[in-house]
Amino acid sequence: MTADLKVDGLSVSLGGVTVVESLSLAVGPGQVVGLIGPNGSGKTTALRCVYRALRPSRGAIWIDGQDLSAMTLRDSARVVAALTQEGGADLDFTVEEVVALGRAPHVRGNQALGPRERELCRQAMERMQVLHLAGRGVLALSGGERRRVLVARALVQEPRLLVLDEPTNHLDLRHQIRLLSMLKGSGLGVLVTLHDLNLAASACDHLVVLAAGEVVASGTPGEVLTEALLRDVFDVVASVVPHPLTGVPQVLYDLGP
Ligand SMILES: Nc1ncnc2c1ncn2[C@@H]1O[C@H](COP(=O)(O)OP(=O)(O)OP(=O)(O)O)[C@@H](O)[C@H]1O
Repeated sequence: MTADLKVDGLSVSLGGVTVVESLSLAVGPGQVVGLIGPNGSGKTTALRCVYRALRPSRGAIWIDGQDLSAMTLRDSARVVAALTQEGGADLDFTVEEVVALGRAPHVRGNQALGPRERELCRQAMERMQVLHLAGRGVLALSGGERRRVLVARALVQEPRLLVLDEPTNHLDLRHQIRLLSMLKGSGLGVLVTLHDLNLAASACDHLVVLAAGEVVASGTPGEVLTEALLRDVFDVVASVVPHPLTGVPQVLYDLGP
């Protein structure tokens, strides 16, 4: 099967320290792959290489068989859209202006958006339930509203691969579920980091677990999310039980005495 994304032996050194070591993973067409692991395990660093904010020290990243490093930034932005942790909505723009920025890799210079482009933006805002905010300034939005605007911007980019770093941050429970369900049904390849392991188990077809920059487990949520892994990698004592409706593993925590 041709993978939408193939990461092969990726290593990254920052400030003389190796923070990602020989990471390999693949995201097939329409597949949702979750990158999980404790704080500082290298998840964001790995994602930054895929959306080209960072150059790896070693290894290669292939998109549909094309070497990412050999593509122009404009060409890769037509294929890969990212939702980063940094935000990226700190301009005094309206919601619809920020969403329209997602079309930048597809339009020339200052060319105005045509009817199809404007309709794409409208649909993405509707999908992310921010259409009613279209004329509002992004700086005056709540954290969750702004996050949804940025997902809409990523969608109008019409990528084949979505890379999302903690997309559920700031979202209320309903919007967390809506977003992950949308990603699952989007038909796009998705590489996503999530701290909520129950959401990760429900949303992802495959999980890759990082610890201190190295892959320590990789497989379906059922294969990966075990009580032993929670203890050894996350240093947490928890029970793992099958979800009563779906059978996917769910983690139950106890705060202890
Ligand atoms: N610019 C940098 N220079 C030096 N070290 C860095 C730099 N950026 C990140 N690091 C370190 O690299 C390691 C991995 O960071 P990264 O942000 O990738 O982890 P993460 O798994 O995404 O963590 P979190 O769950 O906390 O978001 C951390 O130890 C971090 O302190």
